[in-house]
Formats: sequence, structure tokens, C-alpha cells
Amino acid sequence: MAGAGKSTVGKMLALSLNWAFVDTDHIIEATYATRLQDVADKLTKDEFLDTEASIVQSIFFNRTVIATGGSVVYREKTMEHLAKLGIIVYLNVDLNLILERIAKNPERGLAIAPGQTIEDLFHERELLYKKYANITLDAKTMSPKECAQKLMKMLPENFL
Ligand SMILES: Nc1ncnc2c1ncn2[C@@H]1O[C@H](COP(=O)(O)OP(=O)(O)O)[C@@H](O)[C@H]1O
Ligand SMILES: O=C(O)C1=C[C@@H](OP(=O)(O)O)[C@@H](O)[C@H](O)C1
Ligand SMILES: [Mg+2]
Repeated sequence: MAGAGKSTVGKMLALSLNWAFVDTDHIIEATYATRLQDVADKLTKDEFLDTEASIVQSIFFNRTVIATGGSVVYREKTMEHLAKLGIIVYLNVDLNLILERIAKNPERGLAIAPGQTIEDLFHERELLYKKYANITLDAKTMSPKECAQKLMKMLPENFL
């Protein structure tokens, strides 16, 4: 979910693993040579989801922690692609904390349909995040560093 900490924790996890780190929001910005928000503003929700999906599906990196946007989960093919690349981590953070973090940064983009609330979005996505996750980390009470440390322990031994 947006605000769960994917970009922050992902970067720290990559450092711990000594792996590369890629944020797919940055790849979208690099591709379109503009801010993510400018890309999103010109598109409907579905068009944004398709754009994100096609960019994520063009990634074939190994030994890389990939932080996606929270909206990636709507496209089954894209999630299957990510599943082939490696382990999918779900950072589970409760709704109140998500609302707090989003409120702190209202400029933050969100693929949300007209009339939909963040609560609706959270509940709709929660099921999808659980469906695709190989590892679920209850991240609510942990700092980003603690999340990364815990994930290091949760990764399968034969994975590294
Ligand atoms: N575990 C955490 N504890 C406290 N603050 C966090 C934690 N993870 C992320 N944050 C903060 O929450 C905000 C959203 O984090 P971000 O990594 O951008 O989330 P995402 O990429 O999932 O949208 C940032 O301001 C970040 O510093
Ligand atoms: O969850 C979402 O709808 C989105 C989350 C954003 O990324 P983060 O999850 O990193 O905030 C970004 O991809 C886009 O604005 C849509
Ligand atoms: Mg992010």
C-alpha cells in the first residue's frame, strides 16, 4: 500500500544484502522524463495502472530489491512476472498509520478512482497483497531499519 514503507525499507534491505535497489516509480519518471505525478495527471486510473504494469514487466533484474508502487497489485500478469523474478514481500501496516503517512504528504500519488476513499482502496488491495505475498511483514511497530533486519531473517536460507 502507498505509505507502507516499500521505498524506504527496500533501500535499506538492498544495502544489507549488498544488492542493487530499484524503485519502479523512478523508472516511470525516467521513461517519461517528468515527475510521476505529471505522468499520472495525464492518465485515467486504468491507463496509469497499464503504464506501471508495462514498465514493471520490462524489468528482468536479478540480485535487486525492487520497490514498486502500491498499485502494481491490480495487474495479475505483472504480479506473476514479479513472482518469477523473486520473493514478493508485503509490508503490512494498518489503515490508521497509512492514513497518517498519506496525510503528511498529500502530494503523494495514489491510483484511486473518483469517489473512492483511501479506506476503500486499502480494503480492496489488502486481499490482493495477501494473495501474492511470499512473505508478510507486520511492519507497523518497527523502524525501517528493523523492518530490513527482520526481512533478512525471513528470507529463505537458500535464497541468498
Ligand atoms: N517503518 C517505518 N517507520 C516509520 N516511518 C516510516 C517507516 N517506513 C516508511 N516510513 C515513512 O513513511 C513515509 C512513506 O514511506 P515510503 O517508503 O515512501 O512508502 P511507500 O514507498 O510504500 O509508499 C515516508 O515518509 C517514510 O519515511
Ligand atoms: O498506491 C498507489 O496507488 C500508488 C503508489 C505510488 O507509489 P508508492 O506505493 O511507493 O507510494 C505511485 O506508484 C503511484 O502514485 C500510485
Ligand atoms: Mg514508494
